[in-house]
Amino acid sequence: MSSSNWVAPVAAGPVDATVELPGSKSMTNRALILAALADGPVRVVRPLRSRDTLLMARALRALGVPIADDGDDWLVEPGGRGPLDGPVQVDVGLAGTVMRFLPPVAALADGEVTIDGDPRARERPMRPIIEALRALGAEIDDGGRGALPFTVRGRGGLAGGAVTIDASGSSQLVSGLLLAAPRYAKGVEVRHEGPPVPSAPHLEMTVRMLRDAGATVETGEDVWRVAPGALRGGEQVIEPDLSNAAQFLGAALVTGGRVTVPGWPAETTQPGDALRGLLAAMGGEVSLGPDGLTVRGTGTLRGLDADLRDVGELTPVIAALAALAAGPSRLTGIAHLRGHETDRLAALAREINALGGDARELPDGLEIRPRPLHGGLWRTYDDHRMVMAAAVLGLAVEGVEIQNVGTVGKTLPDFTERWTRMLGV
Ligand SMILES: O=C(O)C1=C[C@@H](OP(=O)(O)O)[C@@H](O)[C@H](O)C1
Ligand SMILES: C=C(OP(=O)(O)O)C(=O)O
Repeated sequence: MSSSNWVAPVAAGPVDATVELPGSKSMTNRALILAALADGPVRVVRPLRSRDTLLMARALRALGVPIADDGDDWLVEPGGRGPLDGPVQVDVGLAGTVMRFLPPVAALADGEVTIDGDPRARERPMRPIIEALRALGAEIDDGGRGALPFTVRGRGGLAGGAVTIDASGSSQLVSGLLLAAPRYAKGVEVRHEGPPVPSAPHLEMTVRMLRDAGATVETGEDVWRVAPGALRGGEQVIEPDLSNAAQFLGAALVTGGRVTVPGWPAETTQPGDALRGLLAAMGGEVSLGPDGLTVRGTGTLRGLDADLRDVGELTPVIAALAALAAGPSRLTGIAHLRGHETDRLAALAREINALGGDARELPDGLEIRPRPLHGGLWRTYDDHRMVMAAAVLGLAVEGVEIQNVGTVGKTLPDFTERWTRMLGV
């Protein structure tokens, strides 16, 4: 996909489509970490191949973990190897999952691992995980910045133990420590202290995938314990990315049409599953059956008053729907979105308003009142979900020109093709 601008197509009528989605970014990058630390080979079934997951695969390969393509799958064969290799340079791009999940693994390498990413990656919250790793026995040279870039001086293993962190900036700070912990001599106990940790389903995903790989994990209120022990090889089946279903299902609401996403799991830890309730609250008819999840627009698109703390990554598309709704919306609990790919609260308010909308930043969210919108340039700030939000607006508003549409490749490289196919254009 090019890095040029793209005018989002207006829907000619109600959409009527079945949209297959590639694998979950969050599950793919967890599966890769767990596979890299496992005792035996792992087949990652139908992983996502996008910028974020290819960066993770490249980083692990640099550390000496063989990851081979096998049809749609990845075969990871770390089985029985010694410590991971250093020295290496790792590029995390703008991937939160790579910048938070990789350093705890780097501490297990035999040699230096220097980690850096895109300019914006240097601004995303990292201090709590740097300090936690130090408390667990790692040596990290970050020049006192508490941010990328930094070097982890791996010594082939880590003591581990108990640590307290403030993970209110990102759940990934906890997930990263837990995922590598079975390989630490004492495992870890991570305790959170501070304002609430966001993205609870993603923490559940971490715990579930660790347990499925054979780890012993105990959880309590704001405390997680992972015992030291082996991670087993086997199969990691990746579910479709339900967060990336948001814009497609949202199109059913905007156009009064029907969209089905096949392969929707009956039970999942993915936060995208919350779309069922959120889109129903906004006026959609939602049904989960053997064909997948189907959303039908009813001609009514209602505003939404919701706390999105647990499902923050759904915000950009929900905000776009809110800008097209019949009544006002209030989205709260999402102050941590200021530390995402861009400050999403500022970016969404600015860009919705640039199209004639009425969006206002709250300390922890957004207030959006519907107003007639007009076309214009929509800036994306290297944020894949800003592309997806703009495409939703473009269904109903002529001339929404999405800047640098290729940035959507962070999680959905063929987004524009899927979008135009859905629309039949
Ligand atoms: O662990 C994960 O896979 C993720 C956790 C969440 O991060 P935050 O808790 O930083 O919002 C989410 O927004 C991100 O897209 C993926
Ligand atoms: C916040 C997101 O990504 P990351 O994994 O980079 O934090 C996201 O995908 O919405």
